[in-house]
Amino acid sequence: MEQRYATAPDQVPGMDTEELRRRYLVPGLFVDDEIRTVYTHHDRVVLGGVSPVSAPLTLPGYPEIRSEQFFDHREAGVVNVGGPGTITVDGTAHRLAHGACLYVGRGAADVVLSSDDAAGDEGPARFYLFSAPAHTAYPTTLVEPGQGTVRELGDQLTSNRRTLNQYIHSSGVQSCQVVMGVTTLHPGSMWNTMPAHTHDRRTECYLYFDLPDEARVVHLLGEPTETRHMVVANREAIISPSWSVHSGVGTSAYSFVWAMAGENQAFDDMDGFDVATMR
Ligand SMILES: O=C(O)C(=O)C[C@H](O)C(=O)CO
Ligand SMILES: [Zn+2]
Repeated sequence: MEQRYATAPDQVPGMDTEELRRRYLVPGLFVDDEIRTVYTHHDRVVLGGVSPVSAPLTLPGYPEIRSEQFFDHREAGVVNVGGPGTITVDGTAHRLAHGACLYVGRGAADVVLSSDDAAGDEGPARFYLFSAPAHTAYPTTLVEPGQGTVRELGDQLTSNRRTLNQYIHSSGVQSCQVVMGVTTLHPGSMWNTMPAHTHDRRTECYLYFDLPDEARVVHLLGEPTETRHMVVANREAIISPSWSVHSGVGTSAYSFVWAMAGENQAFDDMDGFDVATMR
């Protein structure tokens, strides 16, 4: 498990491109037949990529989280950003189509992830995991793609028309900390999360997906008055500390998994600001 220590906003202006990427970009999460994990000390979130191709993969415990099983004191939201797959939690199989989300509650002991047809047209499953510490056990629950609470945001005229699906949230699938969903840009719209915001109560991570191989998202980060950017490819994740803007513009339409953990689960508890004040 890779460790990423927490950073303060006043470190950002002194970072060059390489350091920004090393601290906040998470590339290479999806490698055939591997489980890759990154621990950020921002709100103690673990990001993971699970890519079962030739055989199912079992999520192990890790010394970095000092537990025998991964879910001994944690919960997670998992979104499948690949071909159809199945997550079997303590003997119960949950089938995840592309874009579906499974909440796995604290106490799950045996978690096995597999592709339904790795050689098929849709390819192997690619499971993206966002985990946070949990104080109690909520039921493991599946949400089908496009379900949950749906919000239509933005406008074609400002290139930010998008559909936001809230899957794990205070009025949907229950959790201790994790708030998670998927946002999909409409064709011709390129801007996500603009007007932008921060939320000093929660760390948020984005995983961009369904972005063509040759396309990129220019993702903004840093404090609103001192932003930087990173150029991000398909299936790369970004860690946004509570003080950081998280917004981006693509060279093509795309989707992204957004997920948060921290002080509260209030999705609309955002610190907004006028675009004109950004630097
Ligand atoms: O398109 C959007 O806007 C989003 O998806 C915003 C994220 O959900 C977010 O940043 C929530 O805090
Ligand atoms: Zn946000």
